[in-house]
Amino acid sequence: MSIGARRRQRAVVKVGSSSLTDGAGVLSVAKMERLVKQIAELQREGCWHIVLVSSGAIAAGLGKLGWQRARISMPEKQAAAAVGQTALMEEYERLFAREGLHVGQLLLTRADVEDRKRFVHIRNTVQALLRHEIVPIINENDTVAVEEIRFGDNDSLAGLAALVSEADKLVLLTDIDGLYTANPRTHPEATRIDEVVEITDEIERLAGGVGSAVGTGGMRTKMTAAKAAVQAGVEVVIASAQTPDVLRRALSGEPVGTRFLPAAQPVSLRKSWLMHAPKPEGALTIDAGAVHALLTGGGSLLVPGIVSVTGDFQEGAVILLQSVKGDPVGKGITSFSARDLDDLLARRRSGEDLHNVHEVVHRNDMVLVMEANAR
Ligand SMILES: Nc1ncnc2c1ncn2[C@@H]1O[C@H](COP(=O)(O)OP(=O)(O)O)[C@@H](O)[C@H]1O
Ligand SMILES: N[C@@H](CCC(=O)OP(=O)(O)O)C(=O)O
Repeated sequence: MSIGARRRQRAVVKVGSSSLTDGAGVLSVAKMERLVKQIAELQREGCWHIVLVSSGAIAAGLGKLGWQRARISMPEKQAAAAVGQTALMEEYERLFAREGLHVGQLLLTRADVEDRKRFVHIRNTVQALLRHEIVPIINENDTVAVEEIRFGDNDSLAGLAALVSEADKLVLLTDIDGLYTANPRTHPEATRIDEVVEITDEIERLAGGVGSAVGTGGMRTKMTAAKAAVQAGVEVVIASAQTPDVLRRALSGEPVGTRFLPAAQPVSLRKSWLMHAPKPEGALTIDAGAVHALLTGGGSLLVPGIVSVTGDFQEGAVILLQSVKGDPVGKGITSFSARDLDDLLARRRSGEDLHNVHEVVHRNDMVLVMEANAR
């Protein structure tokens, strides 16, 4: 993503629990220190600003309290995160201070990123932190994130953090040096894929689940993150946190892991947000003529193209656009509530000409599946 000559390049670096803990699942200060030194060095050299997405709160809490992950409930995990997050940040603060850098903590839930206003506020805060050479450290706000609003894994959060931060690159550091043809833990013959030009269904099928007791999501959630980022024009690298000088090498294009090329025709930040952040509050089923007009004509969605309305949403809500067969066509922000749309559809059925009614979803407030997949 480039906005003229506005700034230093920006990278979001995500480090997973598996890369911050030792064999017993306890927070490893030595691993944190290695990461902090790399970030500080890059930041000092003046080419990169780094936004860190760090897991590790639950692991740190479990270690401190002597609790075992397998034996505790979700509220206890959240309690462990409450204890561990302060320990994690205290350690980061100490390590970055030694490098002469301040850190700032952002604890986010899915709901924060789904809400357009909050998304913009978070973006402004990240920009202000970076302007002042402060390293933003993002984690999920585990203590308030109940299942419905949970990311759960930090990969999906990192994908959205790349959008929030207007990043040029996203580096996902984990306990393995990239995406393999199968999970090497169960398929030792698997080989690493060095470059992915397009995240096809076939590529997604290669990605399996977690590799350790502390990780969440495995490669699958890394694919979700990578998809959101590359569509917005952000290059993604999956690499091992153990590889020496991994950050510099990943950012300078060395083959240290799997590189996912950014889309040649990226969608705008706003459209990427629309595609990946908010869950739709309802759906509009649109007829074949409207599908064709949206896909080929680049127009807005008008009342005559709507067949039916699903859900109870307000004006300004994010809704799914689907064909009569139920295939997703795109997502958009509606100018009418579900109730108003039902009224309009009733008026149309009674023969009223509604071609002059305001667009239901304006072209600028819409992202089509086809657009998001374009290379
Ligand atoms: N196709 C694959 N290629 C590489 N690793 C895979 C693949 N499928 C599943 N994995 C697993 O994903 C794990 C990394 O994800 P995860 O355990 O969630 O770590 P993190 O805490 O860093 O997010 C690896 O240890 C590996 O076992
Ligand atoms: N927010 C959680 C991270 C969840 C998690 O395990 O994510 P990850 O290690 O990236 O698979 C924590 O700080 O413990």
